[in-house]
Amino acid sequence: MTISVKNLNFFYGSSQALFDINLTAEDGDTVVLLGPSGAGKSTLIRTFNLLEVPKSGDLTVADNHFDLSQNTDAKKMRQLRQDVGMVFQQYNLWPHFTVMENLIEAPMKILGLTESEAQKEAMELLTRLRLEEHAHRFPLQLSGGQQQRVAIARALMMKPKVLLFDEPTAALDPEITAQIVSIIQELQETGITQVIVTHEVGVARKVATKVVYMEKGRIVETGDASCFEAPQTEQFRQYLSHD
Ligand SMILES: Nc1ncnc2c1ncn2[C@@H]1O[C@H](COP(=O)(O)OP(=O)(O)OP(=O)(O)O)[C@@H](O)[C@H]1O
Repeated sequence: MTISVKNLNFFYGSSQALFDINLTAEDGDTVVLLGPSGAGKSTLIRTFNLLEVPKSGDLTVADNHFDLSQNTDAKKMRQLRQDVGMVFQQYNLWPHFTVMENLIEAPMKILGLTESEAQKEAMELLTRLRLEEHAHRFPLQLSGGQQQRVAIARALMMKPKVLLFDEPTAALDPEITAQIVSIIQELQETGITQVIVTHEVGVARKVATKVVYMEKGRIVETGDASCFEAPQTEQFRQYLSHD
C-alpha cells in the first residue's frame, strides 16, 4: 500500500477542516479528489506530505509512517518530502532561474547529484515532456501549459514514489489540458501513485483508478472509476449531474 490514512483530523486554529478521514491507495493508483469548493480537497492533499500537519490520525505514505498525535520528527519529514512530489496550480517555479536551473537545484542539493549528472537527467525529462527547446528560458517566457510541464518535470527529478497535483489543469485551455492528462496517463504506466485534486470531472474520468468524493471536510463516497457511471450516494450523483 503506498498511501494509508486512518482517522485523520485536521484543524485550522480551532476550526476543524477534515473529519475522520480514511483512505488507501496502491502502487500505480491515480486517486482523484472531487467535491464542491471548501470540501477540504486541497487541505487533504497537503496533509499527504505534511505541508499541513493533522492533529490526529495515522499517515503512511511511501513507507513513511507518522502517528500524528505525536510530534513529527524532522528527519522523517525530510524523507517524506523527498518521496512525495507536489505540483501546484500556480506552478511555483523560481522566476529568476532558467528551466534547467529550476530542475537541477534540488537533486544537486538533496540527492547529491553532480551538476552534469543532474543536467543529463533534466535533459532526458525535458525531452520526454517535449520541453527540450526551452531548457534555457525563464519560466515567465513560457506559456501556462509549458510552465505546468516544467513543474511536473521538476517534481519528477526527485524520483518521487507519490506525486500530488493540486488543480493541475485549472486555467489551462482544452488542448493543454489534454497534454497534461496524457502525461498523467504515461506516468500511470511507470507505477507511480498519483493523487489529483480537480474540479474538472472530464479530467477525473480520464485518469482515475480511484475516486474520493468529499463534502464539508468528510469523505462521502469512495470507489473505483465505475462510480462515475453508478454513484453510490445521492450527494455524488447530484455533483456529477451539475457538471
Ligand atoms: N489557511 C486557512 N485558514 C483557515 N481556514 C482555511 C484555510 N485554508 C482553507 N481553509 C478552510 O478549510 C476548508 C477547506 O478548504 P480547502 O481549500 O481544503 O477546500 P477545497 O475543497 O480544496 O476547496 P476549493 O475547491 O475551493 O479549492 C474551507 O472551509 C476553507 O475555508
